[in-house]
Amino acid sequence: MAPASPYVDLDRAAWSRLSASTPLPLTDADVERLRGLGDPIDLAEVDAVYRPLSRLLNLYVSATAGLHRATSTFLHEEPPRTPYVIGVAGSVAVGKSTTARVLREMLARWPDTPRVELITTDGFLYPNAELQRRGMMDRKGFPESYDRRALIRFLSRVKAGQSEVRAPVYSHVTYDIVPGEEVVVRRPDVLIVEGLNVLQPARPSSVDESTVAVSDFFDFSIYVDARTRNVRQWYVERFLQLRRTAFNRPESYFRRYADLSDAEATARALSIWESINAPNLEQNVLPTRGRATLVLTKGSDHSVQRVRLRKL
Ligand SMILES: Nc1ncnc2c1ncn2[C@@H]1O[C@H](COP(=O)(O)OP(=O)(O)OP(=O)(O)O)[C@@H](O)[C@H]1O
Ligand SMILES: CC(C)(CO)[C@@H](O)C(=O)NCCC(=O)O
Repeated sequence: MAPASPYVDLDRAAWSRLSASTPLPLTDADVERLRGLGDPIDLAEVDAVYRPLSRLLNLYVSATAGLHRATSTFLHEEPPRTPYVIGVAGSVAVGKSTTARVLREMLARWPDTPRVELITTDGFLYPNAELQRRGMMDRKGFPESYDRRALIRFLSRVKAGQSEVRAPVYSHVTYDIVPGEEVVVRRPDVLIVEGLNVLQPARPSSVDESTVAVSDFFDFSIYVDARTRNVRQWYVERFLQLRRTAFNRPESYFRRYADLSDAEATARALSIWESINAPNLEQNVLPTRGRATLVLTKGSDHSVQRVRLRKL
């Protein structure tokens, strides 16, 4: 007999049927506000894909709280007030930030988790000056371009239930850490951590404290997946759109690309994709997919076509 698979693999229709009695708390206007540039997500997609996911996560949050209560009863201690932490991983331009924002909004509508915070690991990228010093300006997004120690410290404080934990902030417009700016996480019910490399295992031979991995702090993790050629196309299309908007801002790092023709901009985007984001996807991001609790697989139109849940 074949060994039982640890995964259940569902197509869109089967997945979507699992949420029959769960209310859909968002409106068209909410979805429009949460949608990332180039992501066509609409209320029907939220209904079919995110409503079941929100229900599943709500069940998991309750079950985890029950487990914590059991441990506390056994130890004769007060149950800890620790956030439920969800990681969202996947390629640059796959739509992780939209997924994370929609989930944040949906989870916050459940009575037991009104306070949901979202952070992205972009804030833990080394500032450009430091990346330049290390000769890593063309490695942005690779595991070594992040201050992993600071990210682990941040997550361990959040998990320890500290009342205020601070993280640095990254700007996609200046393409750098924003000096002096920070986000403050104040003991939420749920923390969503979005980033390319959040499912990376710990480095085996590291001499610092990080034999701990970021994902050790996750109660649940989601990998947003799509064919590489589709993601490349989304990256290029977004680049072309940004050329007309964000790149025109005087403080934009990409200001010099604002006046490129379509053909020049496409060539530039493809070259950044092929030299940085594609190798990072192949070498570092894709290999972590199997570690996720849930994989959302998108088709060429961005809609989720398959869902794989780890059940064992
Ligand atoms: N060069 C840029 N200038 C201004 N805004 C940008 C730039 N690159 C990305 N953005 C904006 O920042 C948001 C997040 O970008 P980021 O690169 O973190 O997303 P991503 O990693 O591509 O993942 P995803 O598309 O999966 O959220 C995007 O939705 C986009 O609108
Ligand atoms: C900041 C990251 C690494 C991740 O969000 C990404 O958006 C990025 O800037 N990658 C480097 C190459 C590029 O500019 O697309």
